[in-house]
Amino acid sequence: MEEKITMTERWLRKHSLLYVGATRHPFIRSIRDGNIDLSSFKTWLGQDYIFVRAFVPLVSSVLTNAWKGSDDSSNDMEVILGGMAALNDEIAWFKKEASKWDVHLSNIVSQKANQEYCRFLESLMNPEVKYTVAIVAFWAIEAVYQESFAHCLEDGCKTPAELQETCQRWGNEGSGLYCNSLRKIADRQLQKASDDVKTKAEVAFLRVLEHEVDFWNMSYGGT
Ligand SMILES: Cc1ncc(CN)c(N)n1
Repeated sequence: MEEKITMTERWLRKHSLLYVGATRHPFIRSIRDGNIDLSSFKTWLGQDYIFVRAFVPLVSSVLTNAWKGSDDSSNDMEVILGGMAALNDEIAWFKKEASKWDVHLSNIVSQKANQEYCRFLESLMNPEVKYTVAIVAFWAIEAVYQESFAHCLEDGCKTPAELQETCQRWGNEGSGLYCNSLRKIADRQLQKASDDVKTKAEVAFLRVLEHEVDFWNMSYGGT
């Protein structure tokens, strides 16, 4: 009998090379192995602060679409709102962390990979983009960080003490549960989507993975 798998599971298997590339990037491995170049970490910190600020309007637009959606999306609002609240904390955390590392957030200029990723986020806010496509992208964005940083918290990792808090922020168990909730929403939406929407959602999933790899590459360069 053919195994019944969800659409997100199918894509994770089909695009496993790219997914592993995004979640096991050398930047993440260098944190895990304890040999991260701190200038790379500082670059990531400043650039991600800019990214997170641009991510908030996308989450807000997904939230609006959940509110407008059908009955079976009424619970989605709580999940997305939880994500929004976490972003509020995240912005405050970036400010605190930046001052700890002597990174001046007001002087940071967005680098090319970051600009392109933020432009992609903006494209997902276009009214023509279906809720299903946006929620798939949203799940993938959150899942890559969750899985990447959880990898730095596994037994036997040499993650430096001063980066433990960063890894906990995205890699903790609660964050894993939140990503699972987003994934369930994505799969429920995909189940009832047309082939055209499914294809667009798969493309959005792939774009997220590519942008995430570029984002790590940019940070790894440390400039
Ligand atoms: C680039 C990036 N991707 C994902 C996340 C998780 N919110 C983030 N903070 N930054």
